[in-house]
Amino acid sequence: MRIMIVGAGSLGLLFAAKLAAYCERLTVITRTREQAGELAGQGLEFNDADGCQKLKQNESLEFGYFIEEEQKAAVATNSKPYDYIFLMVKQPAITKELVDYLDNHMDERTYLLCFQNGMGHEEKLGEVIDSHRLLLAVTTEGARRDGFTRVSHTGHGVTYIGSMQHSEEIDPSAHFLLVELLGKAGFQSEMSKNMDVRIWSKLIINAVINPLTAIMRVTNGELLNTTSSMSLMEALYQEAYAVALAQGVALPDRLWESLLGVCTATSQNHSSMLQDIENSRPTEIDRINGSLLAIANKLNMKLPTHETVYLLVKALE
Ligand SMILES: NC(=O)C1=CN([C@@H]2O[C@H](COP(=O)(O)OP(=O)(O)OC[C@H]3O[C@@H](n4cnc5c(N)ncnc54)[C@H](OP(=O)(O)O)[C@@H]3O)[C@@H](O)[C@H]2O)C=CC1
Ligand SMILES: CC(C)(CO)C(=O)C(=O)O
Repeated sequence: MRIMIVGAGSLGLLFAAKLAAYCERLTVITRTREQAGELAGQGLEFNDADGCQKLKQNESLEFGYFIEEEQKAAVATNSKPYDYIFLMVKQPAITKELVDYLDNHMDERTYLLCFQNGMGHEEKLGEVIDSHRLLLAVTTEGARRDGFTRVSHTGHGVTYIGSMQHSEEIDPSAHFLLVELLGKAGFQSEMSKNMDVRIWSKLIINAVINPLTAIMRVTNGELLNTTSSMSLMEALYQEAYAVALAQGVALPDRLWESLLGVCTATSQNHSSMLQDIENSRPTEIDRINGSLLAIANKLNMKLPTHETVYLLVKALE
């Protein structure tokens, strides 16, 4: 299979490191020449519970870049199109220029798989990309990038893949090979016909874990250590759950237990929002807690705890 990964951050490098051995061609696209150069020169270092591994650029693994400001891109030319492009950037990075770049690398058999926390990605992408070629993914895998070329797998999770608006049109068998490939690489993955439920479930999990870890500067696991942080988690959870119910979303029965399970499975992880704060980058708070607040506002619902954490993260940004 031929895959392009756009975004060489925590998740992008994790998937690149684990998929490389199983792809006919894997291209990783960074945002800077420097990172692509270091990856090509030094290789990609991957750490997990089994130890450390280094992947060198070779005929099936290559590193390129797309510099939006200069409209400059470099990737080895190759006549065969990609089967999948994995979009692994944060939501604010999905600009018109990036979407055009993605579109230019797709033909009629390429699917774009957008990994997301929060909401609103498919609207931005759908303006250019044909909705039948657009797949969404949510994952509870945990990853942390250290420097340009090193990534650690900080927690195992599940990855769900499907489409938002056209779920009934998605033929899961069409993506059997992708699910099989992800499985071989060590990612538990499933096609889902209920992506709205998956996206809402993940949204709620992120709307609880991410702002609290970013504000308190703790790992996901440390949230479980005190009754005060557990009370905050519960308050955020209850408020978000009420919004989903009011929207008519049939959330899974044991979502609270799943949320606690994510904290345990990724206990050493710095959430993506904490990583953003630590690196002085804009966070995805607008797409996560901000999305919930916007929906609640339309429904005349008040979410005082979400409002507070939203403002605190904005202040930290
Ligand atoms: N980290 C985690 O454990 C998890 C993350 N997620 C979600 O996955 C997505 C990716 O998250 P994560 O990997 O943590 O984010 P990171 O910020 O670590 O990585 C995003 C990467 O995208 C790069 N990028 C930004 N713009 C462009 C562009 N125009 N072209 C190419 N690359 C670009 C950034 O480059 P640069 O570094 O140069 O700024 C960065 O390396 C997010 O939606 C996140 O919410 C979901 C589950 C877990
Ligand atoms: C699953 C979790 C909470 C892992 O840290 C995540 O999605 C994130 O960090 O954004």
